[in-house]
Amino acid sequence: TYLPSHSHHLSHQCWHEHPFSTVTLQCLDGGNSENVETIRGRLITPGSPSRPAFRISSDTSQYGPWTHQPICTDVLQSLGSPLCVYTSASFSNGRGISIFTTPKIAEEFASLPAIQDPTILETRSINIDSGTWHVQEMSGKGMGMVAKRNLKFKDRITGYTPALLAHVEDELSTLERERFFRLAVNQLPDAMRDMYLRLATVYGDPRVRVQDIVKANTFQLDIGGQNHLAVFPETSRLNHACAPNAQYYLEPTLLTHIVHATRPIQQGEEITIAYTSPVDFTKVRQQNLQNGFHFTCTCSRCSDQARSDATLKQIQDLQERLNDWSASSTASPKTAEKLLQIYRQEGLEGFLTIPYGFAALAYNAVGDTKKAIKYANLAKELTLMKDGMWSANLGMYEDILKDARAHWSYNRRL
Ligand SMILES: C[S@@+](CC[C@H](N)C(=O)[O-])C[C@H]1O[C@@H](n2cnc3c(N)ncnc32)[C@H](O)[C@@H]1O
Repeated sequence: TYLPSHSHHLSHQCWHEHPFSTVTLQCLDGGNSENVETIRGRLITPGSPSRPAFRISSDTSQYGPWTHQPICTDVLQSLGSPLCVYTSASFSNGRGISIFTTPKIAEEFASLPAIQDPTILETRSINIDSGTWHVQEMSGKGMGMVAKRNLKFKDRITGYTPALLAHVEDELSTLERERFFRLAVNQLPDAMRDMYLRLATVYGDPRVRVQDIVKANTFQLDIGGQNHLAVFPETSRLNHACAPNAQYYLEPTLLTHIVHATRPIQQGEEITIAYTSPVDFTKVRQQNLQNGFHFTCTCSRCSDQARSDATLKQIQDLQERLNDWSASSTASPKTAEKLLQIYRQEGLEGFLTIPYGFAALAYNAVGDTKKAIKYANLAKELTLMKDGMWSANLGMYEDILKDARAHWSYNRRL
């Protein structure tokens, strides 16, 4: 069976809430990590025996690629390991990066091409302004990203590394986590730290500001087989739409978030991505956006729920038919063409990977290898913009492209 891949969704995760009323937290807004913090009634000063000191060493040679001494939590039971803050202030020409993860995964990070070879990001034009967008206030949505010039399908809009990466866990209290996240952000170079701290929040509570920013802006990245929350400050200005004109993917070895235009975008038009799967029913999309980001979607697909859901039902039915490989299957290339047409009508050009895949199979199944190859190419091209080169579905498109007649689907529906 041909299953759509759902990797790299924006996270809807919430951190565990703890009551704040009994707690005082002296915020570190000035960015001075030597400040005294009161956490859960326990006074922690630099040099406190219960925790390592918040100290920035002048000798950077002993921390490998990290420019600061790693500061760690106690061993977390669920991980069997502490989590530590690793910062490289010199990463990507002084852009900087902070990672809150286990020492073992930190070693994996340290061995990634993005960290090992400072030229690799430059060669790929990562962390370089493409000159195609700017940020401006959008009515009812806060800030948003707007096209500075006309963009074509496939144009790359952004390619950026994160300011902050954090291993997912639910063992630390919100305030303990905040303490480490804050250290991570405060250790970033000034420009990066300031850009991070200007990002949107969900709750607006200054005591958990750094996590609040994570909540409003996080993507998930799998490193070392573990989920990491990642905040990409530039890309964070992309608002959500259920019929977005751009698509993103995450490239783990380069620690990069890459956005492409999935249809022509006019100068002055807002650039949007989908925070939740646009082929979910309206109620599910609204719930995900509420839970994850605390806003109500008012785009045309959300406003006209009856129409949007009826179309989604049609999409489901067509996909079910196309997935039926039994002798009594009614699926044909026409079924696949209908599916493509509906996706385009709905403004789901950035999600055509699955319909293209179905079209490749449906044409191959009636022996039309030319069309099968055309659609396998389209599916491959879009998958690279949507899921990156690690997508499990690429193999199937490659197989059809290599030898359509040798593929299991060839002449299956004759
Ligand atoms: C990743 S940020 C996007 C940029 C943000 N608007 C800003 O000012 O930085 C996510 C937040 O933007 C807002 N947002 C994004 N898409 C929206 C939409 N379609 N309608 C209303 N608010 C939206 C929500 O407040 C959400 O929590």
